[in-house]
Amino acid sequence: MSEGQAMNAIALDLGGVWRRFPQGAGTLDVLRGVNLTIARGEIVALVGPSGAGKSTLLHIAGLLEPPTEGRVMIGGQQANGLDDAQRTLLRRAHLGFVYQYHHLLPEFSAVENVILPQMIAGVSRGAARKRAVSLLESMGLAARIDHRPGQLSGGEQQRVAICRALANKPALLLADEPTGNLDPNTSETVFAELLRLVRDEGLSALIATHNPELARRMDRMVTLRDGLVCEVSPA
Ligand SMILES: Nc1ncnc2c1ncn2[C@@H]1O[C@H](COP(=O)(O)OP(=O)(O)OP(=O)(O)O)[C@@H](O)[C@H]1O
Repeated sequence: MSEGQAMNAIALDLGGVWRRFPQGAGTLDVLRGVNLTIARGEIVALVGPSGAGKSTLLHIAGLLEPPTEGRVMIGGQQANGLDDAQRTLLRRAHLGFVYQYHHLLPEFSAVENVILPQMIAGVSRGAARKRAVSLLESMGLAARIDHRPGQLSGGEQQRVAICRALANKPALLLADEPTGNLDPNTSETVFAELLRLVRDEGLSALIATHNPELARRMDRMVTLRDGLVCEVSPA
């Protein structure tokens, strides 16, 4: 295996990541030297008490904000020091996001919401539609592809958001409480479908959750406490 291929076997590499916010007259160190590596194909749960820094870590891994200090590598590529345009390209090429709230475009249908990011990435409309329909069908939404988000249930909306996040086959899916907005039964079902799809597609994921049952279904559980990864246990 060449060095390039070996590096690409790593979806995410965070080294000595600090995140410091101003607080009153002083500062708040939310992350204090986090080290975390996620291999391609690995699904990792990010857990920890409220305020531990899970969302902050996901923002840094997602190149949405820079660390105060430390290394961020995505798919073997260095993210530190890139300008906005380069960061956007790296994000589009390698990352997918699912949030607690779906953030779908309300005036577009389900299938159009999944087609759009592919067309932005340069995929032809025909190929993008084919993949979008296939993803939506695999999430049980065959009869809903032409519905707008407002005509879908909360669970269906979140399924569409998951299909959209995976449309460009990101090396790494970042998800912040992806089913936290749903009732417990729907959350359970949608979460199982999310994991199945990520595994079927051979992708990696870092998923923040407060639900220990859901966390245990992943390959590895990373606990954040006091700004550090304090536990990496087999799930
Ligand atoms: N932009 C900011 N400015 C100042 N403080 C911030 C900022 N963003 C986050 N924080 C602080 O960082 C800490 C960690 O927040 P974060 O949202 O990352 O925690 P979390 O583990 O995701 O919490 P939860 O489980 O409740 O979502 C909190 O104390 C929060 O107030």
